[in-house]
Amino acid sequence: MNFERYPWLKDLTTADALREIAKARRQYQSQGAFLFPYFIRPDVLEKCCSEARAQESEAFTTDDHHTAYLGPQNCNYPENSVVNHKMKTQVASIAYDELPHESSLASLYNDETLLRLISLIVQKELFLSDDPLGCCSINVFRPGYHHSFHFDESEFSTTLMLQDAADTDSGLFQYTDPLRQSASDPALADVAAIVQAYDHMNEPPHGGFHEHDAAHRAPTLHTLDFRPGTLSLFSGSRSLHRVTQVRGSRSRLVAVLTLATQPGFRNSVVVQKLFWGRSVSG
Ligand SMILES: O=C(O)CCC(=O)C(=O)O
Ligand SMILES: [Fe+2]
Repeated sequence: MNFERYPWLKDLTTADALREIAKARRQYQSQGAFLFPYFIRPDVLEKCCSEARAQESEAFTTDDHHTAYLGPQNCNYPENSVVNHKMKTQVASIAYDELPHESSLASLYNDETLLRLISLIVQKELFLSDDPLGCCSINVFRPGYHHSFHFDESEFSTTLMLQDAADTDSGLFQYTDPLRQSASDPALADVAAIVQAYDHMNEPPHGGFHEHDAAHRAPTLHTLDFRPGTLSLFSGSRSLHRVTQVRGSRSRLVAVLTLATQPGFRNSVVVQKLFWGRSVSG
């Protein structure tokens, strides 16, 4: 961690630390995201990047179609509903067990301060994931890859940008303000308006979305100022988001640090196979 930039991280009980944490919490609540630029020192960032680059060609690729809700087709909604609209995603992922033995990224993930910091911001007791593949993995967006609009299943995610796309107008992480408070609220009009307005990678249903209402303005789409070394805390279950198609000569590499609200969390066999092409019980 970068104690030069964030000296208060050395002791999270000081008044300084509590003030910074309260500020982060307010922003995370209202905007769905909070960023720590230069969260790790440049030398550690370089080590994490070299580890990722050494493994990126091995990373298993998911090449799939999913809805914004990542669920199966739902026959309670018409075929042209945004609930049933499938969009293409291509992303590869380096599993935790593919990181080197003394991995700098794994050390960051296992650092108690990180766990306590995020717990304090989201105001929940959190635990490291026990998943042997997904606890701390690296998303690899090779040139041409993109991740279409979706809500995450997990309440929030903690990610660290390691290497951005060579074309810095590509591989962008884009998101809306929080659109819903719980997974039972589909925010249909907003989701249909966003997909209609911004998704040019997938064909909309013939005749438009069932929920399309010309009078309903699409919520604003923000672009996260997500640079190498920046740690992001993001409320992926509330904010609709995507990663735009990567262009240029190098892959976009983003570490995903999974923090769970229950001890002993593991991904399902289905999710392990989807993202890493195999299942490991640990
Ligand atoms: O690579 C990223 O920045 C995050 C991608 C994403 O939305 C996800 O993995 O669910
Ligand atoms: Fe996501």
